[in-house]
Amino acid sequence: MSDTPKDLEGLRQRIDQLDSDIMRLISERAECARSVAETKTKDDPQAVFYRPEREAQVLRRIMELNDGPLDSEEMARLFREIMSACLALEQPVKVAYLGPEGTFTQQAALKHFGESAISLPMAAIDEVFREVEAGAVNYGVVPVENSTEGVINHTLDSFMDSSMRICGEVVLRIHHHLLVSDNTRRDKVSRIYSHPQSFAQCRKWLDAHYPQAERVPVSSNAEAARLVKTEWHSAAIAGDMAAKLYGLTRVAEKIEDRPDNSTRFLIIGNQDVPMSGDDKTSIVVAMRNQPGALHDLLEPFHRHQIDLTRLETRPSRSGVWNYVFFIDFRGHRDEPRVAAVLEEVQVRAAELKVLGSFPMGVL
Ligand SMILES: C=C(O[C@@H]1C=C(C(=O)O)C=C[C@H]1O)C(=O)O
Repeated sequence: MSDTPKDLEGLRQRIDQLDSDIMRLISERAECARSVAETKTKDDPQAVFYRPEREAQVLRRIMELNDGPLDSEEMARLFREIMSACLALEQPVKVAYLGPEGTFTQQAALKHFGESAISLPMAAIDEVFREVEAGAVNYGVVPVENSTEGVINHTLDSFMDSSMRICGEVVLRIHHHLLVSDNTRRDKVSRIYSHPQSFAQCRKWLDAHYPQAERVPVSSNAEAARLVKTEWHSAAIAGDMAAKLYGLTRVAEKIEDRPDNSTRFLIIGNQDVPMSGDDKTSIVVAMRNQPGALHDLLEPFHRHQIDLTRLETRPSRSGVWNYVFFIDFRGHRDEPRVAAVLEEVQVRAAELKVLGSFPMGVL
């Protein structure tokens, strides 16, 4: 038998030894990060400790180096937490997110900054913008698009009135569950609470399984979960964080219509992020209302072979039937090729605002 207690004991001793080694190395790493912070403050008392481009490079390198048995994403998640803890030793990052507590946006914030970040819930997207603008927090996290339901207009519109820049992005797989409380009569569910986006993402499943139940839209999934606690005939559609926060049970898991259902979130701040080696740029452009305007706008991207990743149109705030275009493309504004395109677009556009160049989401 290979699993004799003696073998087991040997293995456990080996694990204890390895844990001591890992701990010593993590402490050494933390000391190093602390020295980096000291060096930064020496040069500039206002220095920002958190460096999105450096963190992206650290995580990408770990994923490249890793050859199992843990998969690379899992390994990167562990390093995400190590970095988060190292940074918190000097100054924990303060992050405002679209709340309340338990929303997918909070999950996205923690995925991006790690569990040592201080995350503060805000009641609305523009409040997240205002909080960052006022300097009350270092960064904000807001949803921008969902793979099933499309763009979150409120976020795009907030950029029109704000000087905030995009410092990063994070993509989260969104799994919805049908949740009930201990008091719920599961066979008598006549009302389901959720956020309109979540209803839309689970429409077919609901039509098939709860065609008669009243669907009541509320301001967030977490709010839906909270309401269920007090009603015996109600259920909620929400994610794991909300379920855990309110102690609800999953009656049906992963009920989203599309298995690849994901949401992209933006990290907003007031920092220009240097190149990380794999970056994206977001701009917003107003064109004069004339024939061929969109073609004129896109032509330089095509000529310089720049890969567009997204194009959204929103009504402009000035004048009826005027539009602005939100464009995302691969590359950083400091790359000569990208700088050349931006210069050309500037000439052709009535208005151009670069919302930011930032590292492609790693995790
Ligand atoms: C240590 C640094 O500062 C912070 C901590 C990092 C880390 O722990 O690896 C990485 C980037 C910064 O957010 C640095 O700039 O290298």
